[in-house]
Amino acid sequence: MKLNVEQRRIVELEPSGPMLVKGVAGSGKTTVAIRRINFLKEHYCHEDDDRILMVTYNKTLLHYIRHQYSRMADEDQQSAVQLFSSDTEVEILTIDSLMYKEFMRYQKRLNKKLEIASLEKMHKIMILAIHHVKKSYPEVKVLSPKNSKFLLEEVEWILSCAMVDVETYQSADRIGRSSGDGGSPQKLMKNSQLRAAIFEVYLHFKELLEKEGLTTFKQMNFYALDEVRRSRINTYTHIIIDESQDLTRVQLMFLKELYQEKDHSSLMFVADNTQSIYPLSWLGKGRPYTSIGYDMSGKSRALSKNYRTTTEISTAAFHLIEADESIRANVDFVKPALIDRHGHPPIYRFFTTPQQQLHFLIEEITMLKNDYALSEICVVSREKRHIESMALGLNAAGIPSDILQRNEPDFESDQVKLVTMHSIKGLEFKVIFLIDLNSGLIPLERYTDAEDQETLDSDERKLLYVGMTRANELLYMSSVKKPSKFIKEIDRKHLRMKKDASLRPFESISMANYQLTDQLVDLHSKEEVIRQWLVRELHENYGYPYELMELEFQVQQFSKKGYCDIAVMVYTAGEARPYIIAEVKRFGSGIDEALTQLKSYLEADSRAFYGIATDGLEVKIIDRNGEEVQDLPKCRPQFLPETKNRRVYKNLKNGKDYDYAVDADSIELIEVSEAGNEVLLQVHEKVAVPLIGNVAAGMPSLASESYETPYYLPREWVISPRETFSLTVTGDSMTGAGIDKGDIVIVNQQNTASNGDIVIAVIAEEATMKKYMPMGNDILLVSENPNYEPILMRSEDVHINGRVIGILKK
Ligand SMILES: Nc1ncnc2c1ncn2[C@@H]1O[C@H](COP(=O)(O)OP(=O)(O)OP(=O)(O)O)[C@@H](O)[C@H]1O
Repeated sequence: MKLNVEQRRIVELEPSGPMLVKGVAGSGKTTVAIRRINFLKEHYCHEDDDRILMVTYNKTLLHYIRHQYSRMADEDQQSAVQLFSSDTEVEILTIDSLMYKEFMRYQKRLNKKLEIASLEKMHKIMILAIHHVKKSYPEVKVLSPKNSKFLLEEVEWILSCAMVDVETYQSADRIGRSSGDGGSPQKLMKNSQLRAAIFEVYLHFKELLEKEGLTTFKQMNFYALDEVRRSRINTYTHIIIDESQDLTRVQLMFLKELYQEKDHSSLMFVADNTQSIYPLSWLGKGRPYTSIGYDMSGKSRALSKNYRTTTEISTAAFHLIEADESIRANVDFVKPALIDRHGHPPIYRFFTTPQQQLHFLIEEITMLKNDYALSEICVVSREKRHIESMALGLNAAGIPSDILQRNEPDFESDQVKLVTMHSIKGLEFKVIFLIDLNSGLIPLERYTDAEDQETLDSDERKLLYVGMTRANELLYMSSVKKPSKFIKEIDRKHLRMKKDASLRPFESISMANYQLTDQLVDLHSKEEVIRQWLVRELHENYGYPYELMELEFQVQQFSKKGYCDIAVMVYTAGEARPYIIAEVKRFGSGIDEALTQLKSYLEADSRAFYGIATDGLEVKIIDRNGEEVQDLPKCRPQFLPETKNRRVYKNLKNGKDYDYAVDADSIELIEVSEAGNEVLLQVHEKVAVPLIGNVAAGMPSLASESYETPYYLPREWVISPRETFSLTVTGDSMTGAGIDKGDIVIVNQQNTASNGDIVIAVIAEEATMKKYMPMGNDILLVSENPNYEPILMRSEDVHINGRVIGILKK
């Protein structure tokens, strides 16, 4: 893979201490980080104790990086082999494994053996701590067992920020925690009794845990930090921290301790705050790097091109976070630049039961198997229990599937992969199914306090964004029962209801916006909202004008009359006929009956070509033979009733034929092209040519007052605009010259003519159209029709009134 200029520059930057690489999802941050390792190894690892560390967030990501590298070609593979071989200079490790090692060392040094406390045990100990501290702070209402969850979270936060004294806690900005849970709206004011009491709870909680030989993950990290500060034995000249936005303050401080500053050393933070999905993360919440002791001014680089997903998927995903002010306002926010890689817009489906969702996945995956290996398909859910039941369902349906475990996940196996949203961070698959995007589940509804919930919502929105941006080619999203409110935040125009069809997902339309209401009997019927959605889709998405739609269209079935819900009419040979017919059913009530009806209507009215049946949840499109088809055709200009009067114009001035069209509503709107050529000619100047009667109506005269509607012609078609008129042809004497009854001839008023001109000649006050042939003192007026004899006249008896310069054919 060839890096772009910006990526290469980052890889080859001369090391100069701390630096930040920020970028949008899929912009190649991890790719750059890995290439950077090889660059540093080759150029900036010349001292004996020089070592490189790349830190990943979790094991899945670590294994995924290995997997990605093993699939790369030649040069990249070479470097991968080097990287993952037992190389003492380079280590790629997860933050947890690094810290765990130090924790073990801590235990060994102090001869301790602490175990991780279960959640239940933590709650029990927390309640004891609350009772204990309550004695000293009787007036602090939050100190109540019902707030144990809230206090536990607060203790975790204190630990993850490595706060060793109460003063630090009293003065800390507490992002995302404005008040208590469970209806105890206590603001965590700085320098308050409340904070003092909570810190006491923390100290006592820790003490009680230790007494029982227990610890927590957060506490363990704290011990690890202590230990590394004490020993500083394993240090690195270069550290690259992938997904650094997710790390807690303790984790960041820990890595800082591992960093060995030299004049050629580097500490690279790789981050995307838009993907910060953990409530305890430090930098991801928008805190400046100065809060961990680094000044990044002039030391950050941004990558904005998303290489992973298609423009359609990126656009929908970005739409979701764009509306979140707290995300946009983040100092390290990078606006994505789209690359020109197009694909299918995300498909969104809504289901009323988990079985329906499972059934949908089975059907889609069975179809996708033709184009994708099963290992390229991944099902993602917020909760583990949902992927577990989905895995069971898929396996039972004969679709091999495998939950990606944190330890040694097998990316290659020919099985559909399943993983939680948190664990898919950093990974990518060709096809992603984001399932169970349900209300209450994403965002989790945890707080009664609006401000707290809003902060959580922001994290959860980012979580969905992470999930959406994992897809290389195809993204499916689905909800069961009540959809997540985030689905509403994505503009429907970015979503589709079905693969390879333009139809967008169902959306309720308010009655005030109903169309074709004059054709409606019952505005309130349950089917109406579905019909209105489909009517709007047919109009907005497929381009059919409302005027072409008929509701309750009558279909004659032998002796019976049926009424289909919508008929889209099209015009052929000037006549309207049904082209698409639709049957709609109440929301979620199934479409089997609608399909049967539709098929019988299509059989009965052989004029219709397509049928669509939907209940807003399911949709099927069939052709007149009842066979399923992918999509409905879009409206084409030829389907519409003709709004133009079209004629051929024979221009006798240059011998060319033109197509001439005049708008039925506005005679000045003309379109001209060379005959048979669709490219319209530019008409710079138009001339209004009056129609002053018919050829046989006597002496034609421009002085006549009773003009009929004029014809507008291009200026260059006439000779003298003020002396041009037109006449309707009444007879058939000039058919041989291509002038027939009903045509309109354009005449230049003149008294002379040349041999062969077609003229309007007036003989004894009667006008006639003939070919002019002078013969000495006489004139031969010739008809172009063998049925009529030529007329020989003395020139003084013939008055030439004008010369025909063009014919507008009927
Ligand atoms: N210059 C490039 N040309 C083509 N493909 C690229 C380029 N850079 C990166 N990619 C591809 O884009 C995808 C995303 O890259 P990578 O995982 O490194 O991005 P990331 O920024 O770490 O993403 P995320 O933060 O979403 O995990 C990968 O498939 C990678 O191979």
